[in-house]
Amino acid sequence: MSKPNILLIGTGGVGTIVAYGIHYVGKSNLSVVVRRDYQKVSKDGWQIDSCDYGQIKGWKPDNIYPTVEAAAEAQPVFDYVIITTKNLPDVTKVEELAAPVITPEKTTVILMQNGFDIGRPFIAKYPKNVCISGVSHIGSHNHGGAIKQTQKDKSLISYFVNPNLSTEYQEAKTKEFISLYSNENNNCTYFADAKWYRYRKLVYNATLNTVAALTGVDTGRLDLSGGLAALSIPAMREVISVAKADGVELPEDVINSVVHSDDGDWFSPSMLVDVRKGNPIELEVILGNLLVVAKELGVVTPTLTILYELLKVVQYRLKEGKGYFTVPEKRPISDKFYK
Ligand SMILES: NC(=O)C1=CN([C@@H]2O[C@H](COP(=O)(O)OP(=O)(O)OC[C@H]3O[C@@H](n4cnc5c(N)ncnc54)[C@H](OP(=O)(O)O)[C@@H]3O)[C@@H](O)[C@H]2O)C=CC1
Ligand SMILES: CC(C)(CO)C(=O)C(=O)O
Repeated sequence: MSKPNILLIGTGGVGTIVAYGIHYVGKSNLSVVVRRDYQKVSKDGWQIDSCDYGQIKGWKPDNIYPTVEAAAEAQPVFDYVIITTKNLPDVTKVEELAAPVITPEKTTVILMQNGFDIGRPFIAKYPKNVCISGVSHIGSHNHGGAIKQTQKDKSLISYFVNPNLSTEYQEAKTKEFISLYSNENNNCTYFADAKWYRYRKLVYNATLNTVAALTGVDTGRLDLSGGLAALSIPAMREVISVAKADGVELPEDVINSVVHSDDGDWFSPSMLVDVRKGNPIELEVILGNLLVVAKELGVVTPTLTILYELLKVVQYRLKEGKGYFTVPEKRPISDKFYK
């Protein structure tokens, strides 16, 4: 039987380690799309310093493409497309980005990204394709083409329920993907309920990432300063309430286990890292989508709402800094009446 064709888009901290794990298993033809580092890695490969795989020098997958369009031109069909970019629908919609390499009714898409309800736009655009959810607990960052992985690659793989496809088919595709990626150095397991697990992850991401990004401190300093108790824990209770109204019961000790997950570490969550780098943050998928569901279900979320509105202003600053838009040199006069 021929090997399946896999394309991975976005070789950052997470994507490069996922790609290397798939290469290590060796059961597929692996291609990747690399943006900024294309010239460098197509010549020299990747330098990887990994707590799972050790020191790897000059690693290359089967094919490296500079764009999604170039991958589509080179290969007619991909069996799997893994997306490991940041999920930033207010900058680039990932379902549009991947469109050239998705064959309807054929390609299975894997969203190995943070965020909530991120399968919804994919299933709307590709109603007959399986969409897999990958929730990663890795700690891995890209420093100018050199990858440093400090926390082990642990991922929970499920499927976003697509009502147009049978449960058996979606489950089989998800397990097939796991068999192409899971190996003795990583910890990649099947988890039946994507929605449950994504709510569970939000208890951390919507409350610690957000407050750390706003205040500029890591989760240890957030605790010592009192910000954890005053802001993040009330926000966690709101996430749990939305989940409950949505039919998802999180464990009683979820707040305690989330808070203690960084014990002993001055840990900077990904949203804080992005703010420090001047990159846009995954605000819409981590908080915006949750607030849409909270509103639909009539759950009040005062802390999360304030965090969201403040972070929208931060996002504005970050996007302007990246040149996504410019403001007029002279501030326009508004005739709006405020009271
Ligand atoms: N890093 C971590 O430890 C963890 C991350 N996550 C989640 O995993 C996901 C990936 O995060 P992470 O690896 O840190 O992100 P990074 O910012 O390190 O990497 C994202 C990569 O995607 C590339 N990319 C973005 N847009 C495109 C495009 N249009 N075409 C090709 N490549 C593109 C970027 O390229 P370029 O270099 O050109 O910008 C970059 O290499 C996120 O959802 C994050 O929240 C979850 C748990 C932990
Ligand atoms: C919870 C954590 C730290 C998992 O790796 C994460 O998702 C993040 O930093 O955004």
